[in-house]
Amino acid sequence: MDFPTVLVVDFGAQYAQLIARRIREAGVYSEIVPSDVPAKEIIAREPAAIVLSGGPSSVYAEDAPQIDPALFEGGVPAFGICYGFQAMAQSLGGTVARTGDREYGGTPLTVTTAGRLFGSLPVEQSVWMSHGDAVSAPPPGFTVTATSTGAPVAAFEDVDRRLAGVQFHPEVRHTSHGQTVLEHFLFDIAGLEPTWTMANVVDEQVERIRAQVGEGRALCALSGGVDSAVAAALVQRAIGDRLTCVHVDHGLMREGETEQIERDFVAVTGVDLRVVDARERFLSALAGTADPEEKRKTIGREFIRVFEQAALDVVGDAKEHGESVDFLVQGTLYPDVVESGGGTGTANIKSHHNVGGLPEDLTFTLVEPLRTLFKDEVREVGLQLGLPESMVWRQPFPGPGLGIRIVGEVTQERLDVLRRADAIVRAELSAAGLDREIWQCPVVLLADVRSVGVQGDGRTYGHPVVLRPVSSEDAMTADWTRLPYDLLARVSTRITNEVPEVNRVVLDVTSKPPGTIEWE
Ligand SMILES: Nc1ncnc2c1ncn2[C@@H]1O[C@H](COP(=O)(O)OP(=O)(O)OP(=O)(O)O)[C@@H](O)[C@H]1O
Ligand SMILES: O=c1[nH]c(=O)c2[nH+]cn([C@@H]3O[C@H](COP(=O)(O)O)[C@@H](O)[C@H]3O)c2[nH]1
Ligand SMILES: NC(=O)CC[C@H](N)C(=O)O
Ligand SMILES: [Mg+2]
Repeated sequence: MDFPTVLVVDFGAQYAQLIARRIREAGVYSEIVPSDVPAKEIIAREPAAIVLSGGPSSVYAEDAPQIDPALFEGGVPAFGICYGFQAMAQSLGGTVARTGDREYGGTPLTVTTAGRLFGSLPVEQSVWMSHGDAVSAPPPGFTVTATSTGAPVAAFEDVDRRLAGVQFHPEVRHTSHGQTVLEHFLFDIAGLEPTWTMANVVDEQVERIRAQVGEGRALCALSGGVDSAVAAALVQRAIGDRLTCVHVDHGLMREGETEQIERDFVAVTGVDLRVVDARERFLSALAGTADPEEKRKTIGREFIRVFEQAALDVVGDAKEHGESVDFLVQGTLYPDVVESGGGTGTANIKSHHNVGGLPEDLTFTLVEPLRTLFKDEVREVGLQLGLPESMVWRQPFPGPGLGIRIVGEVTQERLDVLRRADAIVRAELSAAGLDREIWQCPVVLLADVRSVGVQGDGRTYGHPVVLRPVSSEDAMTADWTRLPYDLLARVSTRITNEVPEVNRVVLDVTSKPPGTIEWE
């Protein structure tokens, strides 16, 4: 590993990547490893420190994932969180039991000994808890430094061995001093220095891409969105003109989008860009499909078929001399992976076309330099690479496009209706200066729902569209955005006047969770 790296051992936590991300925010590089990787292998990677994540099991249950005590014998500093804290306690000779006092959500914590973890932080603080078990006795050699009603041992440390842990979740924003506690572990117990920045990601990824691709050629799936633009810029820096970008016009793009990508992306990057018109291909593949997962898988498969053809076209006649394009670059981010069920023991929420929607017979080797990052980190990398703000701050638009915003079967007519409504929403949000305020605002056509209206003294029987404005930091959680009423009124009037098929505009006021951002 090129930078001092903190490995987060994932026991099936909801927040493993959040922990890694908070460590990176503190200026130390971090990656995740599943908890079934043997201690020997973890130590062999020479981590600068280890963080043990939370998890759904109880450490005393028979099949609970355990910690090999060898992990603590190599002298690597370690920090346990929740399950990781309990597992650490148990493996070093402490005890863990079901307390009866579960704690979920915001919980008062009392610091009993300042020590290194809490330093000069307030004695009374609010932390975010989520546990039913608790450490009942610390292992020998540890000092208990905090307590709460449901967790008599809520934090402990053994500074000499550079080991510490907390029952609460320092990685979530609801823990008021969480980031500071994490930093106290990193800097004051593990003795690390905050030397890592997003600029390092650029250098490191360029190196990795060179090592992976060697003298080969790569295609980059370029959507016009932030993630693939940043991925393309990284790969271009690594392998220069052995990269060809391919943008697929699958007919599910928004108004004017493909033309804009063709014009703007090439102007900024000078990259070799090919635009493939695959509108008919996608439309006929999607015919008759209303099930969201089936749509996603169909779209994922068709994307790959188009890239395979493009790969043959790129090498052209050189194919006879054994030339080929073996690598496919995608702007996959961590949330795409985790929602597709790609974390350790995490559920499949929806198959993102570029992860869970990939066909089984994929022959490309994937190059995904952003796979462990969140969107705001990717934006930072984009700025480091010198991409313009207009590109870096674009709102996300899902690869399956309008295909997953038509609830029901996707047809040409329905796409045209949705495209017109969507263009109005985007124009009004931009005119109101809200593009940077909101994360994105899907417009969803309820194609199989009809409702009665009255327009020009006549009866209409049209379709509703749903506005889904959301605010988010990283798409893992989101809240619905409180848009001004007059803006909503303007949007509603324009859509119902200008799009005859739509006679009703409704607002989605669901956060994520429980709703996801997209409807399908
Ligand atoms: N129309 C398209 N043509 C080619 N590749 C695409 C297209 N749409 C999506 N992709 C590929 O799928 C990946 C995932 O799509 P996704 O929408 O998550 O990312 P993005 O479009 O790059 O960024 P953003 O999240 O900002 O929209 C993209 O990074 C890109 O590699
Ligand atoms: O490239 C993508 N391929 C997909 O299959 C996909 N599904 C959702 N999204 C985008 O991901 C973010 C989270 O969306 P959800 O809350 O709907 O899962 C939001 O920003 C969505 O727009 C996708 N992006
Ligand atoms: N969030 C967690 O890591 C929970 C740990 C353990 N399952 C408990 O209930 O205490
Ligand atoms: Mg996109």
